[in-house]
Amino acid sequence: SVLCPVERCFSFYIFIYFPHLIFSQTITGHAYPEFVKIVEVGPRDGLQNEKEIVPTGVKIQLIDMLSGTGLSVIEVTSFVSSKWVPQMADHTDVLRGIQKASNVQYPVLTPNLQGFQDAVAAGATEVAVFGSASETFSKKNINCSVDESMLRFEEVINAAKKRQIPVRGYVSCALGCPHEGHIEPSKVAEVAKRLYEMGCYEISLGDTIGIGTPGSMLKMLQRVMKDVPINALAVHCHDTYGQALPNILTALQMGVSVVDSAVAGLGGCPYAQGSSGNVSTEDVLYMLHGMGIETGVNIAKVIEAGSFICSALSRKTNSKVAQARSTACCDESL
Ligand SMILES: CC(C)(COP(=O)([O-])OP(=O)([O-])OC[C@H]1O[C@@H](n2cnc3c(N)ncnc32)[C@H](O)[C@@H]1OP(=O)([O-])[O-])[C@@H](O)C(=O)NCCC(=O)NCCSC(=O)C[C@@](C)(O)CC(=O)[O-]
Repeated sequence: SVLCPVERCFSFYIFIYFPHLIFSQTITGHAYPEFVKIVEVGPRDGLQNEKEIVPTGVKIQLIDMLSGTGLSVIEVTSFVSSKWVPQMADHTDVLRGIQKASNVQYPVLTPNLQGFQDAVAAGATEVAVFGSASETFSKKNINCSVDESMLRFEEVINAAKKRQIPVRGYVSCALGCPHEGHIEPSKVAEVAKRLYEMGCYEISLGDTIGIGTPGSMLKMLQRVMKDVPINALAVHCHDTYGQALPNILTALQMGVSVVDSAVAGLGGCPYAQGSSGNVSTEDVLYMLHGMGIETGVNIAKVIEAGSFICSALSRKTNSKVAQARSTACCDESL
């Protein structure tokens, strides 16, 4: 674009005296998506690691409260082995017990055909398969190698196609593995591409242990984007190192417009020792809305749902926004 003399003079002044501002202008000059879809994973990822079994009624009430917030996707449970994850043993009762809103999708995790068949019998209309970019994590999480997992997922995806059930795909350890440490972005890209080509409509890249930084997120996404279209990618950040929001911001700058998060920052993976909860939905919403990005979600209602589950678990929320809002000094209109 052509600059007028005043703008030219101003740019020259900025360039000479404040070169860092030129840089930050470049960073903030990224085109952010106008709308971001939030995938709420609290009832599944958030609760799967709870030591005490959460009563089914509490899970149902949480999901029903979340259904009234404007969220369009709520991952509700997992059809996995109850020997492996006892907390998800009530999957059928949860899926059958919730009040399904017509404008909300309620995906469930299905690691294999058995899980898929059980999920369909319980009324699932969307499922997710979950793979890993780390061989060791794959074995510890789903008891098979990455290649074996792809064969299982192919069976699930083919069965889902016959019933026109959409399948989401996860790639765990996208920014690091609790057992193998650094994971090459090319390995993440390979697994993401295989899932996408098999028919997953969206691939969620999981920072399972919350170890990533904006630098590693950038490198990983740059590589994955060569193999999977950006509009089919989501990010799933845990907040162990307090990097989740900057990592999400980086992903938004790269064009990602789907973000997974958990109400009250609940969670942690049972097969990733020491990893903390997901980034909290409240904090993600606060950041997005503050940037003028639409989500369609009412933050106050999400805070209410967070406060409900935290009191049911006798726990303090992990959401900084919910913590701030609970003090009298914070203006709710902000
Ligand atoms: C995948 C399996 C089932 C393989 O477990 P396996 O033991 O290898 O399975 P198997 O095929 O050898 O069968 C052994 C027994 O399990 C049963 N079985 C077999 N499949 C099922 C099923 N679907 N549901 C219920 N039961 C099942 C099967 O019927 C049999 O029962 P038995 O004859 O001994 O009585 C097991 O490893 C498992 O359940 N793993 C759970 C993993 C899990 O839920 N992890 C947490 C979610 S992933 C995550 O949190 C990461 C994510 C997604 O959030 C993203 C991120 O942050 O990175």
